[in-house]
Amino acid sequence: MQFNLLNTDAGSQARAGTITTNHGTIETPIFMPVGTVGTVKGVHQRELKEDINPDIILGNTYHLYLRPQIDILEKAGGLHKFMNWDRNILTDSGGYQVYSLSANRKIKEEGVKFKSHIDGSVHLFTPERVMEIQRSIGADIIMAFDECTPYPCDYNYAKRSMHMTHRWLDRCINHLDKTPVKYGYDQAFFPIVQGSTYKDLRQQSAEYIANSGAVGNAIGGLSVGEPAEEMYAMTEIVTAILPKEKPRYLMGVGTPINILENIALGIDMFDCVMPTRNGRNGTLFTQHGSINIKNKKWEADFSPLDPDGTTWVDNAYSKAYVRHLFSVNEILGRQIGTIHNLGFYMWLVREARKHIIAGDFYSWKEKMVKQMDKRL
Ligand SMILES: Nc1cc(N)c2c(=O)[nH][nH]c(=O)c2c1
Repeated sequence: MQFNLLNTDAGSQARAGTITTNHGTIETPIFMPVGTVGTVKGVHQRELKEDINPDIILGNTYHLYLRPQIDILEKAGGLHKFMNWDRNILTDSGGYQVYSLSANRKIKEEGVKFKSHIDGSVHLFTPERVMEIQRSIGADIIMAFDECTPYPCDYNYAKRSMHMTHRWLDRCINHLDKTPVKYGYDQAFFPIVQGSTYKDLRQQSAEYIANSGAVGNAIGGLSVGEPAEEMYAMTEIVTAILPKEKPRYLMGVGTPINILENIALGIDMFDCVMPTRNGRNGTLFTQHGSINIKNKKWEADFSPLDPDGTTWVDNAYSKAYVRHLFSVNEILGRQIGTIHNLGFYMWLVREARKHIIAGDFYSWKEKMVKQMDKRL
């Protein structure tokens, strides 16, 4: 994996760059649509490419491990072939889903024992096992096995959790060295900064991660219920320490405003279920604020869904028609909402990139944050 920074002027935390892997080039800042179990829910790969055109999508190791299971993915030749996606894929390490989905999980030094949320079967994720699983999935960028420290938590829990994540990171690195790639192309490995919302722990974790010498670095343990100002404060602490010449991935973030504020703090990569999940429930994001398309006010509004939108659906369908689809619970409504929201998120990060390169990102960001912070 190769990362090249385009703008390097000392005065700007915001960065524009390119990441190159065997599955193509990723222009940063980038938003990664979440493709949970090998699909961006409700969107064909053709629409994904033609309408939304992401350089990279995300897959969840926890979900893919449970279904379709690793032996199927190996027989298919990896997730790219299985889902017919020839661009980049990033997989998270499963730690987050075990924390957020599995009711019965036991976190020990060895790893995390959990019950499948599907059939209650018992499984054990260790750093070593998760590296093997991600090798079999075959994503271009894979993540360390960590504990996403719950929020809120007391200082001592956050400290113990952070140190365990660091010990697990060392085990991941040692095991990766002994576990060759399975499909003939390189897989970049990113460690994950933890430390909850404690400044000194975030500094310690950022130093530890920075010293691991990985090709890229991630920031975890945020977007877990903390106030936005806390998220921004922790991001600022960590980006001041992480190496500038390597991409920074802020996991699970966020709203359109969160994304612009964190780009301003030096983040290059984002993922979040917000555009897809909200697209399926009728909350649509636009440059001028968010729309609850299920609201009766749109019942006879025959204007385009989003005249400023960049996807086919934005000017192909009216607000009234899309509201109708949601009111009769038609699948097409959820598909349109998903395509629209993902198209908006991609537009937002691409516009940010243009303004970073043009040198006027901060003034543009301030205008957009005010403009988007409305309910239409
Ligand atoms: N908000 C978050 C979303 C995520 N997918 C993750 C993760 O996968 N690992 N670790 C994390 O801390 C984390 C935080």
